Amino acid sequence: MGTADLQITPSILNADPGALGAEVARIPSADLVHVDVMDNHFVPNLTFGPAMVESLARSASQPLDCHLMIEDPDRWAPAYVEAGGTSITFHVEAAAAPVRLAREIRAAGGRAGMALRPATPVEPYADLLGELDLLLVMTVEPGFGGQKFLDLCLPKVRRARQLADERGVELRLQVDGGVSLETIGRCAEAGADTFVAGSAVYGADDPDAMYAVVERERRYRVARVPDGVVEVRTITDAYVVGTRLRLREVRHADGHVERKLGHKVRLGDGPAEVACTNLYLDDVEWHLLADLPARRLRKTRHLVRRDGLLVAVDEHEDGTLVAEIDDGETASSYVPDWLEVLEDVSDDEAWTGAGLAR
Ligand SMILES: O=C(CO)[C@@H](O)[C@H](O)COP(=O)(O)O
Repeated sequence: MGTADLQITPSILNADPGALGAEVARIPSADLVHVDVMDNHFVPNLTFGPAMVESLARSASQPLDCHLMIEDPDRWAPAYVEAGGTSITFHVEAAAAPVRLAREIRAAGGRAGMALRPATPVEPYADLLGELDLLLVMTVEPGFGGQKFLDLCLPKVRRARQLADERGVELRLQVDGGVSLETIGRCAEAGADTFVAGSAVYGADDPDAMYAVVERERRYRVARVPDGVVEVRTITDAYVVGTRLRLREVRHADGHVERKLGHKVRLGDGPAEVACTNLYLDDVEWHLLADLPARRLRKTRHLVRRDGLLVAVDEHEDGTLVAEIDDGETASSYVPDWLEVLEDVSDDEAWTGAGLAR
C-alpha cells in the first residue's frame, strides 16, 4: 500500500437531502465528506450543483470530496474548486482531455481525481496516474446509493495500486459503492486506502458511531495493582509512524487473541478526550498491516472492578503502573482512595500510549 493513512469518507447521497448541513454535522469524526454530483445525463439521477457545494463548504468542518458524475466535466469541474471542493473527481469516460482537466483542477488549487466505471479498465490510463491525487475505482455502476458491491472490480483495484507503485506515484486509491463492514477489508487488502460509504453510514442509527466512540480518559500513576482484578491481558500496541493509527493485539487470559486497527482523533488540545474508531482485523488484514513502520509498546493490563468502577491498570516493562479511568460521555473527577494515586498524568503526553511507545 502506498500510504498507511486509511480514510473513510461518508457519502451524503444517502443522507436527508432537505437537511444536508445537519446531516454533515452528524458525522464530526469523518475525515472528509463525499459529495456525489449527478446531472441526470451521465447517470440517471440528479443531485447537487456548485451552489450546494459552496453552501456545504461554508458549514462543514471537513474537506469536501466532490465526485462529479456529469457530462462535460472539462467545462464544469473548475467551478467545483471555486465553490470550495477540496478534491474534484471527474469520470474519465466523460472527459474530453483528462490530462488538461487534471492540471486545471490542480492549478485552481484543488486535488485532482479521476474515476473509472466498473467496465472501464485502468491500464490505458497508467501513464496518466502521475497527474492525479486520487484514482476512484467505482465498485457499483454510478448513479445510486445502496447497491450491491461488485467483487469483480477488486482485481482492478489491485492492478491500479501496482501500476501506481511501479511508477512511484503516490495517490489515494478510492473505492465507492457497496462499501460496508463486510466488504471494506477486501478493498483494503487489494490496495485501496480511501473508502466511500453511503448507506453503511447513514443507514446506521448513529452515523458517527460507525466511526468513533468518544473516550474521556483520566490517567494516574499508581503505587500498586489494587485488589479486585477480574482479568489480566497482554497488550502489544504499534503506533504507525506519521499517522493517527494504532494496531493493537490483545492476548486474553483464556488464550484468545484479538487484533484491531484503531484511529484516534483528539477532540481537545490534550490527550484526555479522543474520538476512537476500531476495526477488527482477520489474519490476512493483520499481517498486511503488521509490518508498517511503527513505535511499539507492550504492557500487561489488569482490569479492576471495584465499587461499581472499572479501572484498567497497565503494568509497563519497567514496572511502572498507570491506571486509566474512562469516563465515556460524561466527564468526572472521582478517584477512589484504593487506587493509591502517586500522580495525575492525564494531561501529560509522555504517559500516553503513543508517548511511551519506542
Ligand atoms: O457514487 C455513488 C453512487 O453513484 C456512491 O457514493 C454512493 O452514494 C455510495 O453509497 P453506498 O453504495 O455506500 O450506499
